[in-house]
Amino acid sequence: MSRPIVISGPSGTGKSTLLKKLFAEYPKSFGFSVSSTTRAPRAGEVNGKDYNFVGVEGFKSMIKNNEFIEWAQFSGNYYGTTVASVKQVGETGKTCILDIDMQGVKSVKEVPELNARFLFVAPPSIDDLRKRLEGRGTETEESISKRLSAAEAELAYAKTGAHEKIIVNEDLDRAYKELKDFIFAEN
Ligand SMILES: Nc1ncnc2c1ncn2[C@@H]1O[C@H](COP(=O)(O)OP(=O)(O)OP(=O)(O)O)[C@@H](O)[C@H]1O
Repeated sequence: MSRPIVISGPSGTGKSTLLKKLFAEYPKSFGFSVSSTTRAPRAGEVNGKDYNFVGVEGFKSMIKNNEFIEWAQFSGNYYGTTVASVKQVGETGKTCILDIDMQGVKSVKEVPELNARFLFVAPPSIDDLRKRLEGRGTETEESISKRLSAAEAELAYAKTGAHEKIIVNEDLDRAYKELKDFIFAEN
């Protein structure tokens, strides 16, 4: 089973952009884990594919059994990622990619059996990050401020050496090449 790759970095740093390129170039090699949730399935959502849909009691007993890498409650529903769901991606012959924040990185580190590899994507500067978030056109001024202060914490955490590789996403093609070099390196 290939080792899961954890990709983190401030919001707006270009993680989705890089992963989109990777999935487009290698459509069969990578996968995301399926999250578990107590919310009701929406029309067209498939159990085991979009989410693992579970009842509240079931979810609570999974928490007790330590099945989650991390879980949270949003607007009355539980959401989480199980250790099993990450392993399942590996069992299909794909490499699991986890696109998560600093808290998630810390949680994955608490599950040594996953044997994950950690990659951090940094912006060239906080100023560039602000410009990207503004340019993406998806954020209000308030949410940009929130993301920039979270970015400071993410960057400080990266400085502690928590990641095996830090890529500065300045020139996109160059950053993408560095991403592939890391992902496909023998490990
Ligand atoms: N190397 C780059 N140079 C300039 N702009 C970039 C670069 N990489 C990505 N961008 C742009 O920056 C914006 C943010 O990128 P993206 O949405 O991929 O960030 P993200 O890290 O996935 O953010 P989030 O964590 O909020 O999902 C997008 O508009 C994207 O087109």
